[in-house]
Amino acid sequence: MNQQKSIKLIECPRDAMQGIHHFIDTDLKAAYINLLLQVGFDTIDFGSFVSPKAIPQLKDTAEVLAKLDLSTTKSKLLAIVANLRGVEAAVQHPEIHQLGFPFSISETFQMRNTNSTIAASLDTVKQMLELCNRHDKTAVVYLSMGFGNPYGDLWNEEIVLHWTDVLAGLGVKIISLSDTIGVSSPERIKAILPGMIRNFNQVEIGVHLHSTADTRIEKIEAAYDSGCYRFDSALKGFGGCPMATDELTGNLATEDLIWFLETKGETLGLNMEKWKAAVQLSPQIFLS
Ligand SMILES: CC(C)(COP(=O)([O-])OP(=O)([O-])OC[C@H]1O[C@@H](n2cnc3c(N)ncnc32)[C@H](O)[C@@H]1OP(=O)([O-])[O-])[C@@H](O)C(=O)NCCC(=O)NCCSC(=O)C[C@@](C)(O)CC(=O)[O-]
Repeated sequence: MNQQKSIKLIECPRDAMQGIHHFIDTDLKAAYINLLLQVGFDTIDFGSFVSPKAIPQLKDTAEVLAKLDLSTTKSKLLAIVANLRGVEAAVQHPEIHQLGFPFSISETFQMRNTNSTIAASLDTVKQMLELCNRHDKTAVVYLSMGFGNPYGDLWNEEIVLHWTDVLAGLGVKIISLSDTIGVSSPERIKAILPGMIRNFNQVEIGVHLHSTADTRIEKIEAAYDSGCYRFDSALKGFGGCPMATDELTGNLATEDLIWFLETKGETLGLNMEKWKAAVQLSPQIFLS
């Protein structure tokens, strides 16, 4: 165990489900998330308030929310938003603790994902921060395409640090460095993350890594060794962003993360019976 702070696991059924073509029944979504809420994750990234034309799968996020049993969970709820309208919708729900905004450092991806420029998105982040403050919510900003992009937009470490600095300056308290399409490597993670964590110690810096299965563990290890304690993942590594490329690259698999962190002596305090129940239910959602 080498972390000074306790590990935060963010389970992402939203990311896992958003690219699935067949519509998952609202009750089934809620049943799955209700099991995840009993496992003991720090946060459940459960849905999004975005255009149903862009992400049809999650058009029922408000209905799913109404079916969640929050009476005994210790997990916080996080919802993704991509424009001011989404922010205004999400802040109306007292059950939601955190709003997450995908802020891409690739201009092309920001346009594809949110139909707005990086400059306009920065204004949205400012408005989100204001509304979050007013409604007692926390804003999470994802640095999407944080390890490079497939469109030929300029990427380098200075760009990552520049935007981290800008967002920290605005008062963003949680930034998740995101590998939207799985182009990071342990070397690149180790080159960027320690400096970010060291230089922005007033910000909680997490990772939201997409990856093929063969390189997940080495990326988890690189992030952990860099001092990261906030990890996004999804059961069995399901998921990916359909706005980025035609082919989805899955999330880090939560079971890999649990295995790795336990070998490092981290105490996760998870209810593995509830986790197994979620694993058992998952084929009905992801494989039917
Ligand atoms: C942002 C927009 C809406 C802009 O899209 P736009 O086309 O500019 O929006 P618009 O204002 O012109 O509206 C278009 C239509 O969407 C509706 N609309 C508009 N806004 C909303 C809203 N909030 N809620 C519900 N409906 C909405 C609006 O009513 C209209 O419907 P119509 O009149 O044509 O029937 C669009 O681009 C969008 O929804 N994008 C989806 C973004 C998204 O969810 N991406 C996936 C999640 S982010 C992610 O996966 C990355 C992450 C977080 O995991 C980290 C990483 O890996 O990088």
